[in-house]
Amino acid sequence: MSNIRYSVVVPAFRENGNLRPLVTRIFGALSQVNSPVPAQEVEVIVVDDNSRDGSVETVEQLRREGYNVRIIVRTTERGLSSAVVRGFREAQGDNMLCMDADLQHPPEYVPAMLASMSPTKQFALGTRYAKGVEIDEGWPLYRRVISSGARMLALPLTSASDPMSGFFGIRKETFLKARNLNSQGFKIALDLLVKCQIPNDAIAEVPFSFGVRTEGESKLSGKVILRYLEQLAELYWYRFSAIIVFLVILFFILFVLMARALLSSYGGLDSKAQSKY
Ligand SMILES: Nc1nc2c(ncn2[C@@H]2O[C@H](COP(=O)(O)OP(=O)(O)O[C@H]3O[C@H](CO)[C@@H](O)[C@H](O)[C@@H]3O)[C@@H](O)[C@H]2O)c(=O)[nH]1
Ligand SMILES: [Mg+2]
Repeated sequence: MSNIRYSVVVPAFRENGNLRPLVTRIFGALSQVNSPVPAQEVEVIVVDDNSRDGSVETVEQLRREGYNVRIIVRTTERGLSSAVVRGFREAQGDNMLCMDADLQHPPEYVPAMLASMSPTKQFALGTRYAKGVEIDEGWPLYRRVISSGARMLALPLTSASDPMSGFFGIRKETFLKARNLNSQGFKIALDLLVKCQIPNDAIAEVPFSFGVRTEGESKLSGKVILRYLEQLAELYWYRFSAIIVFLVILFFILFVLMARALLSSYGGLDSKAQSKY
């Protein structure tokens, strides 16, 4: 029987330069004496979209060195969210974590993130909006603006403080209940929070300081932002369709009643006018 209880899923596209520091730092943090999670119970799964940049060789070398890491190379699919879903499906652990490869989600927070999940805390959320943590000063202004805008638009959907951080964990039992996930774009955490109907008290928020990418490039593009807006529209409909339908019907009934009242008052005037002559 497998002793793996925790799975760390890393979506990666052209991240070869980051994989060695990422994996060694994750297992380094888990091997500290005060780590709440034993390193032997953790696997790391890199989900790569056929980067052909040496990522496969790097992971195989790390594996030979004794790190419990493997790589899934997808050749027919692309995209961050769908890569995460694939990793979660392949995960052996009951507690699953998603983190970026580029070290913006610092590996030193992995033990706390993994340990924060439990039967009562089905969701772990790394948050950059808490006391004592911050977004690195090197993060460009335009990215801060996009991030704040995206966060504000999601406010009616969840009260979680940072559903956009991309650093999150979910228990397998809850993930398996998710239906109709939107695997396009970057915001799979938001989709899971809404569609798995995670109540606020089932979310363990773990403050973390967001780092700066030093190797490779961000894959955020205009297309990704557009996908986010589409996803928001779908989630608003998912969450509020009953209210929207109710309001439309109410408006329609009021409209019909008002129209009838107006017509009958005009009809009343007409008949009075006719009786005069
Ligand atoms: N497999 C795969 N991985 C991808 C793809 N696109 C991006 N990734 C991987 O997903 C991670 C995040 O991608 P970045 O390109 O570094 O995104 P970002 O702009 O830094 O955005 C991140 O931070 C945001 C917080 O501000 C998050 O909102 C966002 O989800 C993401 O985590 C990286 O490990 C990257 O290699 C893809 O098409 N396929
Ligand atoms: Mg990044």
